[in-house]
Amino acid sequence: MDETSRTPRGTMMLRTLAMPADTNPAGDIFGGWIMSQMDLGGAILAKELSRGRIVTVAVDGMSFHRPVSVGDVVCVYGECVHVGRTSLKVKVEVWVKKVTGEQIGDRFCVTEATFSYVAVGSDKRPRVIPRDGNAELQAVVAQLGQA
Ligand SMILES: CC(=O)SCCNC(=O)CCNC(=O)[C@H](O)C(C)(C)COP(=O)(O)OP(=O)(O)OC[C@H]1O[C@@H](n2cnc3c(N)ncnc32)[C@H](O)[C@@H]1OP(=O)(O)O
Repeated sequence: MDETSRTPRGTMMLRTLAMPADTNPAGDIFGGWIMSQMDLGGAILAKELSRGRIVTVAVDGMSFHRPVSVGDVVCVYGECVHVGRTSLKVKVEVWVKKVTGEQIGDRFCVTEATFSYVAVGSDKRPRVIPRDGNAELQAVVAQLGQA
């Protein structure tokens, strides 16, 4: 589907402004900054669902659809698409909202990827993601049909 003709997937986890300090030599926003925002947004969701410390273990299917410009409002959406024993997968999308210029009001998806997070304990080893009493996780598991 054309990324401009749909709505964001998931919940908005982060909203920020693309600043001049985040540009590449061509003047567009640096892809590494966008990936960092994606990891932060996905990690917030993973921490909430797993109720504790997590680490990023993999990133799959990173696609940059359109450039981001200084002054764009950058919104990171996350949706949990898999719950494992100690790991979670979060589909992350970055959407831009134009707030100045000829495109004002336009919203479109600029980047997407799937981030894998592993819940870890204080020893930095994988820990089992708690399900009992974890209503938020239970809701996700039920929605995914993994119950
Ligand atoms: C290097 C960096 O600084 S990157 C940024 C921050 N990230 C990190 O520091 C993480 C570094 N990596 C690690 O510490 C380890 O690889 C750990 C703790 C994440 C995993 O340790 P492992 O011994 O591989 O764990 P183990 O094999 O038991 O797997 C644990 C879970 O991770 C999942 N997993 C492991 N590797 C991957 C991978 N590449 N992609 C997706 N899931 C993975 C497993 O499927 C398993 O999930 P499940 O329990 O839900 O079935």
